[in-house]
Amino acid sequence: MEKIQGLQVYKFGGASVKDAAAILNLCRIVRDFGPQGPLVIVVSAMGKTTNALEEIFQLAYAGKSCQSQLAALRKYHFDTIAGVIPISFGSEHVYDETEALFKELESRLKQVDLNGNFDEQYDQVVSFGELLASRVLALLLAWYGPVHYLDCRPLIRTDENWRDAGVKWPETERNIAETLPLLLAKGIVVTQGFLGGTADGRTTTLGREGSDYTAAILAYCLRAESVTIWKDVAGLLNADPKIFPDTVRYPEISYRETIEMAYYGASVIHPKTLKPLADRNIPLRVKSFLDPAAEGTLIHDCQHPALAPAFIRKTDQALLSFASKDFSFISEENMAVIFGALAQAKLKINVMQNSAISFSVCVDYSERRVHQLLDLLREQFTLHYNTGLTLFTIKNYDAASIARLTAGKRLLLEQRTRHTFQFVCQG
Ligand SMILES: Nc1ncnc2c1ncn2[C@@H]1O[C@H](COP(=O)(O)OP(=O)(O)O)[C@@H](O)[C@H]1O
Ligand SMILES: N[C@@H](CC(=O)OP(=O)(O)O)C(=O)O
Repeated sequence: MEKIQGLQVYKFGGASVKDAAAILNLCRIVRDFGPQGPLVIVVSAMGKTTNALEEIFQLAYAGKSCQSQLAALRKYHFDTIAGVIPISFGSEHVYDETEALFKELESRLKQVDLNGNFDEQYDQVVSFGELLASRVLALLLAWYGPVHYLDCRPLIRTDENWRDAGVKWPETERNIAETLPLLLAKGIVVTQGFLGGTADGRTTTLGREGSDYTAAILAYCLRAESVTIWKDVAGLLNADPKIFPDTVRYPEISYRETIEMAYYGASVIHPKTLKPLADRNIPLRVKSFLDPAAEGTLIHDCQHPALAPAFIRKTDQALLSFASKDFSFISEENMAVIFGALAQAKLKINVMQNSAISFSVCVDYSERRVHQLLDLLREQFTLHYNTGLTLFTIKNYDAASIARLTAGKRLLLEQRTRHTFQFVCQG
């Protein structure tokens, strides 16, 4: 498709729409700091709505009542809207459309089939967070100028890998090229992050915190000039400031460094976000919605001097150790079986290590998935596992940073490459 001159993509996550003040601040950013030219806005669910919807869905799937949790979520949305725009002549439609979405959500929950596919039904329910936020934001932003609400699900075509859907790029690119330029010619386009759709119209989700990825998908397909993700931090820092007290901001950083940080668990950017942008050389800005005039971080194709060591923490890890039952060595054939089972149970390896007769992997813990894995491998292997662990990664480490982070911890697994030091420990 032909490049749309000056097109920018903004992504606002849950924190930027968590309450009325945050939404008003978002509107101010778009009005006062937004581009003069075409703009696509991708928005996530409000605050912690996705967590709330996960809980609601789990209750429904267990055949339990979720009425009180649903009522709380409904109240949270209506209270937030009322904080932005009290119900009055001219604003009823915001309330009516929110009500209609909650009715739809209720009817979805009634259809939950306890014997049906958990992951597929999860997507049909949990997606309502983004549907609600995007609808509300499009209606509120329309007070400032022309806005088009876009349901991205028919455009972002995915496979049926529920909860972690894979994008079908050629179809997606074609759909977006056919639809977006016409809408953008008329005003700002507001759409949902995190969501996609199958060829037969069922909703998929792209993986938790996947709205950043949506911004990258749209930017890639539209050959956008840049993407800005608006966060509650000053930019990409060398550690999560909620965990580490003395962080530094990277003013400029390469795609390669950032993709590695995201992969190891720096949750400020979804790991899938970087590749589409790097493929088309689209710069990514991380900016603070609390200080929109500040510089933030520019992520692009660049060379830079050595960076300050980056510290990344991933909690809720499990360390699984497999040993062959007959004391035979862990061979390539054994590993193929183990990898196959891990893939089938959808357990992603964060670190692995092998010795003569055992093989260990560190994965994000999911009780359901670990039990599925045990069932698959029980006959061939003895499997031990520890849960409640933490995986720490130091990128661009030095002796001082290792000493600082490992002090007082009992390390269960440790691994070092030229630039990266990782260890798993208790707690
Ligand atoms: N290296 C890092 N730099 C900046 N923030 C980080 C980093 N690692 C983790 N974070 C966390 O990411 C948060 C912002 O991302 P996220 O919570 O996904 O925002 P949103 O949901 O609003 O998009 C920050 O509040 C911070 O706690
Ligand atoms: N709402 C989804 C998708 C997302 O990306 O959210 P956020 O941008 O707030 O991290 C989630 O919480 O997983």
